[in-house]
Amino acid sequence: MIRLENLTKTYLSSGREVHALAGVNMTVREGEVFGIIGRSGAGKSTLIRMLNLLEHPTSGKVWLQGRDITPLSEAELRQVRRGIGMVFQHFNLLRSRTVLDNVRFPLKLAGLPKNEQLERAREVLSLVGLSDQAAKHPGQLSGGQQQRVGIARALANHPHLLLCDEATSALDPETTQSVLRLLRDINAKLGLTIVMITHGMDVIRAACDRVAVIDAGRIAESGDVMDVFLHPQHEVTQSLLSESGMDAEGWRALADTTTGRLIRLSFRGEATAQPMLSRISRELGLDLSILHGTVGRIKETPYGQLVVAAQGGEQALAQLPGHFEAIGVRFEVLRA
Ligand SMILES: Nc1ncnc2c1ncn2[C@@H]1O[C@H](COP(=O)(O)OP(=O)(O)OP(=O)(O)O)[C@@H](O)[C@H]1O
Repeated sequence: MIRLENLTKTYLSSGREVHALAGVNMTVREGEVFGIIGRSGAGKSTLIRMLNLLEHPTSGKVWLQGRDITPLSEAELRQVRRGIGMVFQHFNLLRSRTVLDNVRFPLKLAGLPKNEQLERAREVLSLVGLSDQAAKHPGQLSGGQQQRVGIARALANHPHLLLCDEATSALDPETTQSVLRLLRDINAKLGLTIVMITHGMDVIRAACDRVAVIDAGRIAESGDVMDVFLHPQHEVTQSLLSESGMDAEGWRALADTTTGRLIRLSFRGEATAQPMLSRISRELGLDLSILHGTVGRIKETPYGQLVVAAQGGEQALAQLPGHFEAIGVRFEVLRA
C-alpha cells in the first residue's frame, strides 16, 4: 500500500540544517491501522505530510499502491490526494457552514453534482452517527462530535487511505476512546487503510494493528503492536510505555530484594484467563510469586505480562519453560 524508501527531509532553520527525517524505511499494508508514535520533534508531522506529498522529501521515494509518487506533477498529485482523506487534531471545520455543508465541501471541490454531494454527505454522516446533527453549525457540537464531522468529511470522497494527524489529542480520554472505536469500525467496515500519528501509547493500543516508533527522524523499531508492547527493544519505546503505565521494566526495582529464578511470562488471547500460575506451581511443587504485572487489551485481544520469582528444586525449575510453552505462554529467564 505505502512504502517509504530511504526518505530524508532536511530543513534549513536560521542557517542551521535540521534533519527532520534521516532515512526512513517503512511499509504500511493494505487494510491495516498503522500507528506512528514519537516524542515531540521526532518527525511525526513531517512524516505524515510525506505520505500525500504535501511536503516533498529531500531525498528518497514514496510508493503508493505500487507507484512511485515522488516525481509526479502538482496536477497529478492533486488526483492522488483525492484518494486520501485527512483528519486533523483541531478538526479544521468551516465554522460558518453547517455540518452537512462541511462534509460536502470536498465533493463540491471535486465537481460532483449537487444532488450527489448531498446524498453522499448524508451517507457518511450516518456512518459516523451524526445524521441528526446535519443542520447544526460546528460550534453547537461537542469536540467529539466535531471530530466525527471531520472524519465524515475525510471519507466523503471514498478514499482508500485515511491519514489521522493527532486526531484525538484535543479530546478527553472517554471521547478519545469513542473516536478510536469509530475509526476501527470504519477500518473494518470499509477496509480502508488508516495511518495515524500520535504521542499516546494508549491510542496505539486501542486502535492500531502495527506501529512504528520514530525517534530523531529515524524509525527506532516497528512491528505488530502486541510484539512491540510486550517486547520493546528500543529505549524510547520502553520509556513511552513506562510513562503510559505499561511498563515492562518496572520489575527491576524489586529484583534485588528477591531470591530465586526470575522469569517473564507473556501471553495473549485465551491464555490470559487461565489460572496458570497456581496450577503449574501445584503441579511442579514450586513457589511462584509475582513481582510485576500488566494485563490489558490491545485492540480486541487481551494480553498480559508477568514477572515472577520461582523457587524450588532444580528439576522442577527445568520443567517450567515446557509447562508454560505448552499453554502458549512465552517464557523468558531474566535472572537464572
Ligand atoms: N518548516 C520547518 N522548518 C524548519 N524546521 C522544521 C520545520 N518543520 C519541522 N521542523 C523541525 O523538524 C523536526 C521534526 O518536526 P516534526 O514537526 O515533524 O515533529 P513532530 O514529531 O511532529 O513533533 P510534534 O509532536 O511536536 O508536532 C523538529 O526539530 C522541527 O523543529
